Amino acid sequence: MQCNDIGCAVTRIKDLIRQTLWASHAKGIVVGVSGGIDSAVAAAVAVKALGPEHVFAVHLPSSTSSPQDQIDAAELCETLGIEMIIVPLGTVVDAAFEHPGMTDTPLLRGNYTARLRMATLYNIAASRDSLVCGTSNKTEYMIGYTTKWGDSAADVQPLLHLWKKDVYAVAEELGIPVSIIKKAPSAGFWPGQSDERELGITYCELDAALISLEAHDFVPETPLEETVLALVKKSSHKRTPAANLL
Ligand SMILES: Nc1ncnc2c1ncn2[C@@H]1O[C@H](COP(=O)(O)OP(=O)(O)OC[C@H]2O[C@@H]([n+]3cccc(C(=O)O)c3)[C@H](O)[C@@H]2O)[C@@H](O)[C@H]1O
Ligand SMILES: Nc1ncnc2c1ncn2[C@@H]1O[C@H](COP(=O)(O)OP(=O)(O)OP(=O)(O)O)[C@@H](O)[C@H]1O
Ligand SMILES: [Mg+2]
Repeated sequence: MQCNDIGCAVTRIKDLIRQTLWASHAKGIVVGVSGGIDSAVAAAVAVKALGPEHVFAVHLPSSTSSPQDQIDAAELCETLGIEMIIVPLGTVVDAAFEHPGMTDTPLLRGNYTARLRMATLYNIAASRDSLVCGTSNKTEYMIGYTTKWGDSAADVQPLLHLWKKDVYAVAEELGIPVSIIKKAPSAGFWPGQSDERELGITYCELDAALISLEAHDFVPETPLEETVLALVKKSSHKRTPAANLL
């Protein structure tokens, strides 16, 4: 964060959201609310910036989603005073993967679902003259722990400059329900999936390694930093436009 305190960080984010909406003449913002911490904080800062009537939440469960996530998403939206609709994607995803041309693994199905969520949010946002709010943080962005053109795609990215630990700090500041703060981060690609288990590194370790790498011109000083640097390099295509001759 480039602010010394959380209040200043929230003010900068509110300004970004307001300016983006003002410049685009959009009426509001649409957020995919999963029941996890990143989307909870994105929705909460959007409410701070625009007021609840300009923030619309969409919960998009698939067949691998946890029912608790839907309960938590609904509780969050009630607390924030924003409308939430539920668009179930399980049937559409299951039908697509019945085709012999599709390869079905938990990862490929998860990435497909993430891109379908993005397509669904863009449909809803367009019909409401609204923008799609991204929820990515700097930690997952730097290591490419997102689905390319899926959850990574949005019109405004209010949390992209925040390390995961800063997302938690903003969550505490904004009174996000404890059930969401305490929940293990997960993409929900398969039952019981956990980001930290899949990566084999905790967010605390990732934040520390990335902060140290940034401070030392991306020259690794520990074996963990070498591992994290490899993730940063391997995912650079997710942070740049598609290869082109323009
Ligand atoms: N060098 C390169 N230059 C240009 N393009 C390149 C490329 N290497 C791969 N690609 C393209 O990228 C594709 C692979 O990227 P992608 O489809 O994203 O797939 P991939 O990176 O393999 O998987 C996404 C990862 O993000 C995690 N994730 C996703 C969504 C949400 C969350 C969460 O935390 O909630 C986590 C998920 O668990 C998984 O570990 C390839 O199929 C190819 O099309
Ligand atoms: N079931 C879902 N309904 C609506 N949106 C979803 C759903 N699953 C994922 N998304 C969208 O994809 C984004 C990326 O998922 P990710 O798991 O990284 O974030 P999160 O669930 O908000 O936080 P975390 O899992 O780290 O606690 C979410 O923030 C949300 O915008
Ligand atoms: Mg999640």
